[in-house]
Amino acid sequence: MALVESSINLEVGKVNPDLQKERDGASFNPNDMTLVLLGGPKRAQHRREVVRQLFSDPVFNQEMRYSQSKTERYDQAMHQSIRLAEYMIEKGWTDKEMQTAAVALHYDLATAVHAVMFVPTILRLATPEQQAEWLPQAASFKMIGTYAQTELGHGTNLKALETTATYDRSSECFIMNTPLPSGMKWWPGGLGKSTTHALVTANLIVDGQSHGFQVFLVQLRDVETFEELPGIEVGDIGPRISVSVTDNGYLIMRNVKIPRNNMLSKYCTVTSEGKFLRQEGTAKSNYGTMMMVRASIVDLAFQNTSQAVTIATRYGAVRRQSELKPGAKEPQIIDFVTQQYKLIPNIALAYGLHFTKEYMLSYYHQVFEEEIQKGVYDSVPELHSQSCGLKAYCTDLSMDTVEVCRRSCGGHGFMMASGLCSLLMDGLGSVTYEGENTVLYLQTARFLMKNYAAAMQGGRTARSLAFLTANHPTCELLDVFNLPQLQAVFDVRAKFMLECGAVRMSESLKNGRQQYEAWNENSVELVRASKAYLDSFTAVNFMKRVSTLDIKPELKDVLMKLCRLHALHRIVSSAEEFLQSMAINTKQLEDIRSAEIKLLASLRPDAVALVDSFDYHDQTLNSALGRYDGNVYEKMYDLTKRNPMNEQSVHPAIHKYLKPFQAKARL
Ligand SMILES: CCCCCCCCCCCCCCCC(=O)SCCNC(=O)CCNC(=O)[C@H](O)C(C)(C)COP(=O)(O)OP(=O)(O)OC[C@H]1O[C@@H](n2cnc3c(N)ncnc32)[C@H](O)[C@@H]1OP(=O)(O)O
Ligand SMILES: Cc1cc2nc3c(=O)[nH]c(=O)nc-3n(C[C@H](O)[C@H](O)[C@H](O)COP(=O)(O)OP(=O)(O)OC[C@H]3O[C@@H](n4cnc5c(N)ncnc54)[C@H](O)[C@@H]3O)c2cc1C
Repeated sequence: MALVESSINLEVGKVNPDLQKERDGASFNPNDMTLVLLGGPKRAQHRREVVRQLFSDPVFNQEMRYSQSKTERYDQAMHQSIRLAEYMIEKGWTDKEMQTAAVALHYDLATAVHAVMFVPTILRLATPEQQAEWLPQAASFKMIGTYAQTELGHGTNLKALETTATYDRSSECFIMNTPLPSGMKWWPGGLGKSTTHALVTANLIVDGQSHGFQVFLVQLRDVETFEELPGIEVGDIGPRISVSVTDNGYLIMRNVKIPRNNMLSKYCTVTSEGKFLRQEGTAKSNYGTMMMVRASIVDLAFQNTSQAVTIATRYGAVRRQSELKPGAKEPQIIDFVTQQYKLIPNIALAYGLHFTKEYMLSYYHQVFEEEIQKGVYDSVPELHSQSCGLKAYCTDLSMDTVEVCRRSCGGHGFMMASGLCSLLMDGLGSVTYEGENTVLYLQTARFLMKNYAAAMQGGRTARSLAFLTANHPTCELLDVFNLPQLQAVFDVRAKFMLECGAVRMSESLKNGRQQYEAWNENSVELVRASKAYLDSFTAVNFMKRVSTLDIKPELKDVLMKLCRLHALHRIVSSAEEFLQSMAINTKQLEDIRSAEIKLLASLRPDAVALVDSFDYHDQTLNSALGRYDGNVYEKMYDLTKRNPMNEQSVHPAIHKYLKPFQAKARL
């Protein structure tokens, strides 16, 4: 087997000496760490080859992205989608390569929702016959689809969706209708301009009786001309916070007839006589796609976080500013401890999110690919609770991190060329789409409260909630670096927060409140309980995963430091809850704060190597500040020279407005 190269970035010229010094001084080889993160040399090499092939093609060149208008961006996003489809034919790329490419391109493709929702929903909710008919068309882009669930009036409350699919026995068709204005579909990615079809969620009505929301395949546009079909109205919903999330659209259907076979029928079907049948699964089987995408968004949160810390840490090593030692040369800004405090706990978080997404994706696969295939649905409630909670928790933390990193770059962090602004603006969608985060924390809380009640009655709890019945003595944190003791501290605080939520709920109920009133009254506390549980789950998962890794000692050593720092930093971030729960006392909090600062100093020499280990291609980062070679100022000047605003030495607006005014003013 060919030796694995040490970095994804091959064509590196002269490296900035400060960055080189950082690399030379690291305690471990970043390539070794990359192999741990990516699951071994074979996978690392494969990813590198795919990403390099991608960026050697000018179609995928990202350099002028920040100067593009919305229309130009869309043009490139469509071009990229089609080029990837060509790669499937020309280079034999499979879903695996496509997934790697999509991540490297930040999913900035006109057909992103086709890949991440349309096709997976068909795979999960369609019968084998429907799949055989539709998937080949989807693979060849004869059918380009989106997932049209959210309406102008409702996104969260799926029971209130207004679109109807009424079964017409005489024609054996469903008649699709949009009650206006609030029932129009609003937001689906790609719906605006790129798609020929949509998977539309609608209330199924048979003989005047509603059977709840079902999913229907609806053709929107003529596949040859791309013109709207009769009864269909579609368009782009208008400017949004980010230009990169492509053509989100709206859809109105007026008496659109679709064949009976177009209802996705793995779990539910309507016979030709108009009888509604539930085949298998749970009442929430149609919600399966949401669980899958939420699990994948945990991965997206890791990508955003690790890219942000890569950019800000490299820049922190290259940038020299101010005075540290009186009279000495300006220091690298990463030598300021306050700067380290912005960066290093977030590097630790990025590693923590890596292990969280590994857990989430593997648990999702275990439940969907193994248990459900055997007709076992027992884990679905826990998977739903965790995919909701971790999606919310990880995207929230990830967005906080991106903003901290952006600010840590001073003025240059405000430039698109930093790469951090687009990470922030594109990433912001992730706290809303696929379930608004507060709503998702409350779904987790619902599950936690049920389990808490079961635990109190001596019943069984879900496997991730074993701490509810564990007996942790309080104030046992004798050594702030001891992982089992830290784990106990997290568990005690999480259990306490769940208890607070449960006690408040039961007090409200005792005071005569209805269940729904008690829930609303205590929902702030319930969200806190969810966050405490998720904090605990991710920190403990990080500690457990690192402790069991069989890797080189120098890698293990640095990962142990990271998971300790992560735990300590999370405690400091929610100190009042840890104190209130008596998981720690004030003296221990003091010790934790000091230990945190000690760990910063100990991890400082490895900061650059730790972010190099994420192995991002320069074009993925697309950042003048976070370049692998560290030649920041040269790149900023180069980009500025090519900035469209500098194409003409005198802008026409000067001649159009200023000169006529000056001429008049002279009179
Ligand atoms: C591949 C790589 C991708 C990477 C990433 C790339 C990104 C780059 C591209 C950008 C792509 C953007 C793509 C965005 C695409 C959209 O945003 S699509 C639209 C997504 N929409 C949503 O998420 C809507 C949010 N709302 C909901 O999910 C539901 O309404 C809620 C909030 C869960 C509540 O539902 P409900 O039916 O009112 O349920 P509720 O009465 O609260 O609960 C009923 C029971 O069902 C259970 N339940 C609810 N939901 C579920 C479920 N899903 N499963 C199982 N059980 C459930 C509850 O736990 C509860 O159980 P019990 O406690 O009774 O036992
Ligand atoms: C970039 C982007 C891409 C998207 N892509 C798609 C797509 O491809 N397909 C698609 O179908 N949809 C898509 N969506 C829509 C998205 O799924 C919804 O916007 C999302 O589910 C939130 O629903 P909402 O907009 O109705 O928010 P709302 O529910 O109106 O939220 C507004 C506020 O009300 C609060 N709230 C609502 N209900 C509750 C409750 N029960 N308890 C407490 N607080 C509550 C929320 O916390 C929030 O603060 C996309 C959205 C974005 C931003």
